[in-house]
Amino acid sequence: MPGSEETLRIILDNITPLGVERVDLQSALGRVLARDVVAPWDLPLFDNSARDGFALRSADCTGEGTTLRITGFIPAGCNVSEPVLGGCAVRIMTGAPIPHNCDAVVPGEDTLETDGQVTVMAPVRRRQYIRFRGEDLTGGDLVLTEGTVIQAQEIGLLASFGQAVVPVYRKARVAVLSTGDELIELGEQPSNGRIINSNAQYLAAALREIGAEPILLCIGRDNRESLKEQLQTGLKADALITTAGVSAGARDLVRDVLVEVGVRQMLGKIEMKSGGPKAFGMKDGIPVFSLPGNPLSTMVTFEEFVRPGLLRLMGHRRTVRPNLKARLREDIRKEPGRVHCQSVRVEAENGRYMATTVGNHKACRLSTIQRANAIVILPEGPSVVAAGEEVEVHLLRGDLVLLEEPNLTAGCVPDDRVSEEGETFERRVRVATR
Ligand SMILES: Nc1nc2c(c(=O)[nH]1)N[C@H]1C(S)=C(S)[C@@H](COP(=O)(O)OP(=O)(O)OC[C@H]3O[C@@H](n4cnc5c(N)ncnc54)[C@H](O)[C@@H]3O)O[C@H]1N2
Ligand code: MOO
Repeated sequence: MPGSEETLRIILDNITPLGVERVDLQSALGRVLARDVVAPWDLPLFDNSARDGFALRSADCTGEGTTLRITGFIPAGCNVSEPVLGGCAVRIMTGAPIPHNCDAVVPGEDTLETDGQVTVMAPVRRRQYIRFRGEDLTGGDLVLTEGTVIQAQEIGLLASFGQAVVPVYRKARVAVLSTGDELIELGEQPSNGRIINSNAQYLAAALREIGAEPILLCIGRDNRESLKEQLQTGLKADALITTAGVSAGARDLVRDVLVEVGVRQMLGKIEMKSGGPKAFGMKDGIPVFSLPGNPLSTMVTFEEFVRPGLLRLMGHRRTVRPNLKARLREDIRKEPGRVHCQSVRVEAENGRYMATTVGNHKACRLSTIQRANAIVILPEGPSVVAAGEEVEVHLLRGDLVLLEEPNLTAGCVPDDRVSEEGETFERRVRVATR
């Protein structure tokens, strides 16, 4: 029976990136660069001024207090060809090209100006306040390597080289199949026995968060015909996620129908609570993840197993969430012999990370994970992991840094939800979760 790490390895080993497409620069945000980018020209492309001031020849400034005649003005965007004569200077703006025979710029604040003349009040060094051609990057330099995730900084860099179209790995179109006779769609009225298909909405949002394109299929009902029809539709996408219908119930048919439609299963049962993929298979290069139906288990399983797999499908190299060691603030009870994944709140305290439980972790409870910023991995063996023990946590959200900011407690307001059973986490934590 594979452990959770081995399960993730099997998933990642079976998935290879989708093909490459060329998109306009802004659409490349968040995508993975599919080719190396080489500088087509020098950056900067010409010597230019780093200050608003005067361009001159340093040899003309024999001592402090040298006075030069102002013979011109070079604003940014202007093209200069005239040399500057001996004993002269030209007014120049930041970013403007330097006349070819000047070798220094003096900032305006280091000069005195009277009657068309400028007196230099500070010592002048050769090359001062000039940004030289190619000092940032030289034409032919490797600018970005294949596999880089394109963020705003990369967009700026690519734009400065005129790259209006960028080769990136394809976005994954991911079909989501929720199964169960009890499910109704968002917008319908829940009644006794019928519940809203919230998993599909969660998955659609979680897929968008990682830059994938969700395709929500019709709800699969608990009979072979309905499941077969929806699975076949789902297999036209780049990846398929199913939820529910995979445990021991008389109507848990998903596993059987997956085999019927030709999905080759790559995993056995995984002993993990909550969640863990109930099945993972491949058909013609399309990964198929079968998730448990309980909403919290769906979320934990997506985070721990599906998200890394889909990131790899879209060309990402770093697919796993940041992984930290934290100390438990209180004892956590668990079932011996199974790895447990639970949502927790991690805070930095005196240079250490502390993990606090955020409520009951029953797999059907959605309120718990919403307060968490991490998933704790509790080891297989013991029935209790004691307060103070070091555990592995996987960060879910980027707000850990916010928790370290001073005066975090200043904006605290009481919150009645905190009095729920078993909750010991501190009030101030909630400020950052809003
Ligand atoms: N005899 C056994 N029963 C169960 C076992 C077991 O080992 N033996 N495992 C339990 C655990 S743990 C889980 S998790 C579930 C997994 O079952 P399924 O994945 O087949 O899911 P269902 O039973 O159909 O549903 C579970 C639960 O989740 C609700 N659900 C389902 N789909 C959605 C959805 N799209 N949106 C919101 N909520 C959903 C469903 O109504 C059920 O309450 O099995 C346990 N039982
Ligand atoms: O394994 Mo279930 O997936 O605990 O919630």
